[in-house]
Amino acid sequence: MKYISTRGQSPALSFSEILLGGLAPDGGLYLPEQYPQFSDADLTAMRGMNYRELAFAILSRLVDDSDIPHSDLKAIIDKTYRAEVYGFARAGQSAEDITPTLKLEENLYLLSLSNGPTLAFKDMAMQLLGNLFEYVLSKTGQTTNILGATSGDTGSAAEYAMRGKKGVRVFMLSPYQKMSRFQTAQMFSLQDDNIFNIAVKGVFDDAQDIVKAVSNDHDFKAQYKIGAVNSINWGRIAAQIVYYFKGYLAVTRDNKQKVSFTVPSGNFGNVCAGHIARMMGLPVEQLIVATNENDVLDEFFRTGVYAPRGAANTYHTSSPSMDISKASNFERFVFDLVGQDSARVRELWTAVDHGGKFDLNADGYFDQVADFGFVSGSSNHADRLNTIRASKQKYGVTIDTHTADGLKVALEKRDPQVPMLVLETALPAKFEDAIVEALGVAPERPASLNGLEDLPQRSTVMDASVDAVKAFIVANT
Ligand SMILES: Cc1ncc(COP(=O)(O)O)c(C=O)c1O
Ligand SMILES: N[C@@H](CCOP(=O)(O)O)C(=O)O
Repeated sequence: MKYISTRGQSPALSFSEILLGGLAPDGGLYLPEQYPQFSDADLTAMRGMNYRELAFAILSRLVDDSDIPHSDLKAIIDKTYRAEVYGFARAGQSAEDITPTLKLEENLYLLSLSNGPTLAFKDMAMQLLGNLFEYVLSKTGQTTNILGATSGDTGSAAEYAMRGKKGVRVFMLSPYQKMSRFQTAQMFSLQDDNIFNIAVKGVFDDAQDIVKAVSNDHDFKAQYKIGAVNSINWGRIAAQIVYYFKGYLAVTRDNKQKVSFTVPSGNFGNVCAGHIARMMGLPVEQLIVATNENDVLDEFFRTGVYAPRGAANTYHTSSPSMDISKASNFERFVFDLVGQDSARVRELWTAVDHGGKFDLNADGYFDQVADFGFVSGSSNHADRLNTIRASKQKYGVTIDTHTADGLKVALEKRDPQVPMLVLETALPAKFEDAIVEALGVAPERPASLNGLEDLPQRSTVMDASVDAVKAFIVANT
């Protein structure tokens, strides 16, 4: 399997050749040349599989044996997806399931993706990436300096996956004072020598822009061996495809049944993995994109206009990990929507990269969005508190603020005849203040994380400047 850029001006490369990097040299995002297809017989064979077997069945179709020997790939998957790693399952759920489903009512489920070490869905891909990076680096004797941007969850997941790993340094940019207390403590309390936290005076998109600018400086990228862990990295998306299959198989009995997914969305990485699972043959009815007040994506799916916003119009909300107004992975979906016409993608993103917008109505592409199953909705602070209360009262389940955005939109948009899986993208312990506001009591947290916020913290505060970040990397390598 080779990977091509959405912008069509980079050479096709193998999985391991793109594994450490982020953007393609032409500024685009990598996608497989063709999506592998999973037939009815394949789905039937998957029905008895555990998470590790399922992950191997899918990822071995995305990684050639000649690139990473499948025996090695299998060993890396087996080492990653263990109950001990994803052990924060709710009472009554089995950690062995890795991503257990929780039935709320008839045809309505939570797909629990946040039972890993940092209590968010990012651990699903990041733990695998940590092990894959270590494997590839030790084979080639290389080192890497990972540069990432986080609104709260990617950062901690990456740092927990990479801390202490030989040959890896992590430079993680986060928006200064905009993460929850728990998220901040999770990252800034790490004292490992290979972890550098940089708090950027700005919003998440400023941090993400810096990561992309550094990635587009090819000389700097090569000299300082800059790697990526954000969802611009194909490895992240590949690993996230697996749990859509797992969720589907958990709530259906035969392959004629379809299911829908609701995905709390910001950078469009998670729902993009769902889109690709559907393109690979997973029987998906709706893919519902749920946003918070930062509703650029909802606006697109309602109107056909994609208009990323600047920092002044990006709100700080109580689902802060979704405070994103420029959705990196949206380019991957638009590439498919425009019939994989990379020249068209280049035109569209020339506008976006210069602070502009685009409208897909005129050339008829917006009419085709529904064929891909996409639907959207948004939620605000009052909605999310009400949904957290309703979930507790009706189902006895405390959900986090991002999952609440998802559940709110799922209830509005779903077809009650079709099983709906709402992706649980974080555990409530990460957003204690909002949960206390909604329920009057603090959410449960794993005993091992008691007192997290009291640990000593370290980070470097910096202006949102590409040069300042580059200088920091140079000084610390
Ligand atoms: C808890 C949580 N929910 C939802 C999202 C949105 O996911 P995505 O950026 O893949 O759309 C994020 C951040 O990415 C997150 O951390
Ligand atoms: N919500 C994310 C933002 C980065 O998203 P990514 O999926 O592109 O890494 C976060 O929590 O950091």
